[in-house]
Amino acid sequence: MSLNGKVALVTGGAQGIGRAVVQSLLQSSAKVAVVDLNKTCGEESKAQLDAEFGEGNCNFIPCDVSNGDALRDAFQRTVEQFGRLDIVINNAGINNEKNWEKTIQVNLTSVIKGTYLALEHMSKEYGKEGGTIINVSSMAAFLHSPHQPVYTATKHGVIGFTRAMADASSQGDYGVRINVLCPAFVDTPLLHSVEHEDNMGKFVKFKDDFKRSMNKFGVLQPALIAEGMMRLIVDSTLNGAVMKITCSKGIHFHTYEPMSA
Ligand SMILES: NC(=O)C1=CN([C@@H]2O[C@H](COP(=O)(O)OP(=O)(O)OC[C@H]3O[C@@H](n4cnc5c(N)ncnc54)[C@H](O)[C@@H]3O)[C@@H](O)[C@H]2O)C=CC1
Ligand SMILES: CC/C=C\C[C@H](O)[C@H](O)/C=C/C=C/C=C\C=C\C(=O)C/C=C\CCC(=O)O
Repeated sequence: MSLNGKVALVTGGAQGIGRAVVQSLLQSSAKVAVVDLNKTCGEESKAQLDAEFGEGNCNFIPCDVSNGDALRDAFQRTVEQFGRLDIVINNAGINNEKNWEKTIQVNLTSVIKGTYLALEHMSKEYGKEGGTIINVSSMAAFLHSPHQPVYTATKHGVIGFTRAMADASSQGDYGVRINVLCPAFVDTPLLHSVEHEDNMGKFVKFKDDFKRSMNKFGVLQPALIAEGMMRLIVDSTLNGAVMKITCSKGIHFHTYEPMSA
């Protein structure tokens, strides 16, 4: 699939799932802005991607997505450098039950802000050409664990927000498709925070419950999540879709019961 001429912005793109998605976007000839808090990892990653895909295709923008002004600047810098914006992946996320207010800021508030900023740059409402937004949730929104209550709440929130915004986009003729992706366990640095009291606080004592679940359901590789992401990016029929990726069923979609009186 070619995304030649398209420009993407990926939050949390310096490592893990975001890094795999950035790689797939560059393989498809898109230009990519990597927006991430981690300067060391972001700069290392950009150097490797420049070596693989050539300079000028990828930009690293250091930014804490929970800082609204910094996030706005990151969008502005992307458009200034690459001339347009077509694809936004709100992927940055943390797992911190100790500092749970921060978890809400990064995992939910910043996804909402990232979606609104994306619309300012892509929606027909703002005189732009349209585009696509993907918000990253988790299978934790479908199968919760006592180990991460606030993380789970944020991931429920991302699904509800995304589905409502997808309806707003189709009814308001924004020309922007908005979808949500829910991976099960993925082999990234985030997954290793399960053991850390610094992250999990008092809920760390439930880590065996979480690990049992991981052993039961298996652990995915980031490349498969990037494959699902690319499907959401290119399939022009999808809006308000909730994509799940699990070891047992691979890439598939959640279906909702129709409302009955
Ligand atoms: N790894 C897993 O098992 C799963 C992860 N997810 C979700 O996928 C997304 C990506 O997670 P992973 O790649 O696993 O995590 P990761 O920890 O490997 O990578 C996350 C990236 O986001 C960046 N980041 C964190 N806070 C930030 C902030 N405030 N501003 C800017 N960048 C920030 C980090 O520096 C890092 O580069 C998250 O939303 C996570 O909740 C969903 C389901 C499963
Ligand atoms: C400390 C842990 C840190 C990070 C991991 C994240 O919390 C991650 O977001 C959590 C993922 C939780 C996944 C939970 C369930 C996985 C379930 C399955 O794989 C399969 C279950 C059902 C498949 C059928 C269906 O699709 O409905």
